Amino acid sequence: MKILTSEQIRKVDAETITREGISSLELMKRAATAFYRFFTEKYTDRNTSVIIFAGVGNNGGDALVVARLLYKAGYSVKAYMVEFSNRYTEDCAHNIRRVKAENIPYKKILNKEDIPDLSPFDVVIDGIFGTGLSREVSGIAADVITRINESGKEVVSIDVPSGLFPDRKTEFAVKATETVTFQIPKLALYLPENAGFTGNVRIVNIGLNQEAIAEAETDIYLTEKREICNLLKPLSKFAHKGTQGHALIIGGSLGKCGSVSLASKAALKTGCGLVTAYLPKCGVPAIQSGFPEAMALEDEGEEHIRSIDYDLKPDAIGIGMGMGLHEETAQAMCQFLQQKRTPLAVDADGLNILSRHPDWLGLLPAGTILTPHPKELQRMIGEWCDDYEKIEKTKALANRYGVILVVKGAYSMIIDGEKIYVNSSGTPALATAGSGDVLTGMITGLLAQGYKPSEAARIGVFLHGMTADIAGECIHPRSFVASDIIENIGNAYRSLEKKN
Ligand SMILES: NC(=O)C1=CN([C@@H]2O[C@H](COP(=O)(O)OP(=O)(O)OC[C@H]3O[C@@H](n4cnc5c(N)ncnc54)[C@H](O)[C@@H]3O)[C@@H](O)[C@H]2O)[C@@H](O)CC1
Ligand SMILES: Nc1ncnc2c1ncn2[C@@H]1O[C@H](COP(=O)(O)OP(=O)(O)O)[C@@H](O)[C@H]1O
Ligand SMILES: [K+]
Repeated sequence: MKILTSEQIRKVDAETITREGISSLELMKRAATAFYRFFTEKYTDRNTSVIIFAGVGNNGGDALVVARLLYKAGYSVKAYMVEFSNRYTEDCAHNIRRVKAENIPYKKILNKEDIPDLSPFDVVIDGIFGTGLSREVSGIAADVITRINESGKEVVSIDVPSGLFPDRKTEFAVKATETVTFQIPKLALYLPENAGFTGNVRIVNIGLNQEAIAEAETDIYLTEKREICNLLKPLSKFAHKGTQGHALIIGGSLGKCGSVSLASKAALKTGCGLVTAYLPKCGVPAIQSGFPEAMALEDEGEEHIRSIDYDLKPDAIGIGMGMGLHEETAQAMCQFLQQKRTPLAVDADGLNILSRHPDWLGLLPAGTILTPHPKELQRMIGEWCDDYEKIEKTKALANRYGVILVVKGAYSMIIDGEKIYVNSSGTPALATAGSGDVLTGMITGLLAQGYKPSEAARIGVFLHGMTADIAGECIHPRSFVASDIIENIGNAYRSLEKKN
């Protein structure tokens, strides 16, 4: 699904109106109705008392239509117009007249004294600014937003939290509990620095013109289930372990060999035919007894890897988890990279070693997948002043070395120099020890099965997230552990294959 800029969204809105022969009021009604459906599913009790803040633009127009729909459905509704300007859009002005005609409680807020006490209300609906925001919020709109944020109430934002710039850094905005965004995802909703503003993000369809969306050019996408499903290769009736790929997982050091076990199991559960774990001697007995499906190879080092030496031809390699930063290990990795083994995924200490020796980045085979969490990324690209700069720096690194970066987080981003795929699956349950090791194992397993690196990264990250989405029903997110990810990979595949 395309992520577009506010300018592009404006164009798609306008094209929808022209090409579908509908009025802008009709489109506004569709948007408000989609919001209303979400709201009434979440707040089923019609005694819920709702305070609605509207602005003078079309976001405010949406808010007033929502006010009318909720009022009609029996909710207790009070609407307030935050008059930060007297230049009302036509559609907003039209809906003010309708609100008044329907006797819905309605007042203007012109200065601080007009801001109502929020304590009697159950929920705030925020429709002050949408994608038309063009400068920092100030004046009465800022006062209202501050009051909303201090209220401690649940806040449901229409399209975007008011004050959030869809395409650039935001300092101040409504802190929503839920954001119900209209059909086209906006990048700002998925950036970690905006987590405090966006809350849960829900995309609702408002029937925008598909051709107009198809014509909009972008290199940023939100990954959806349907797209991942289309990437999956069918499993041949005649498949055997030799056709499903052989993954080699290299890592581990004294006390950290479990990471290799997790990654190896994850690779196998993701569907590759064979997996070999390569560890220092201290890690081999445990993996042999605890994970009989894997083959194990021991390094000459007792407690850390000293030379990466093996005599087999894997189809893909994952390296770095739990490997430690011993100088002998680093040198072994350098020699390994000089032999240009491909396809390759590098994680954890593999990345930390590369950060200490940035000149070795040039040794990575083209298409290598690097899977840093934020701290590891920072060691690789240095500090960033905001998430937009982080993306630019990551893109530059990906371009320079011809590699793919999986920037891990709540919405992990797969950045390959040309395109950015923002992942949409997963929950905070995944923030657990070993979760990253499992992800690298899954990606390596997919590489071994012959998926292109960019596909392996997208599928792996999406499946990894889905395990938490699925298991969320029976395992509480707080007690979900890395082994639960592995256990649910099969369920994630099954859910992917379900047509819906
Ligand atoms: N264009 C359309 O046909 C549709 C628009 N929709 C809604 O309309 C929204 C966009 O509406 P608008 O483009 O009218 O803009 P907004 O309602 O987001 O903003 C209102 C107005 O505030 C002004 N403004 C911007 N930043 C300001 C600031 N910091 N301080 C004071 N004034 C400021 C702008 O001139 C803008 O016109 C979307 O987010 C969505 O909610 C939906 O109804 C779907 C259809
Ligand atoms: N809040 C969250 N929502 C969704 N996914 C998350 C969240 N927090 C972490 N994750 C995912 O969990 C994984 C954690 O990886 P990492 O930090 O490397 O873990 P570890 O070092 O313990 O193996 C990443 O894939 C990340 O995207
Ligand atoms: K809003």
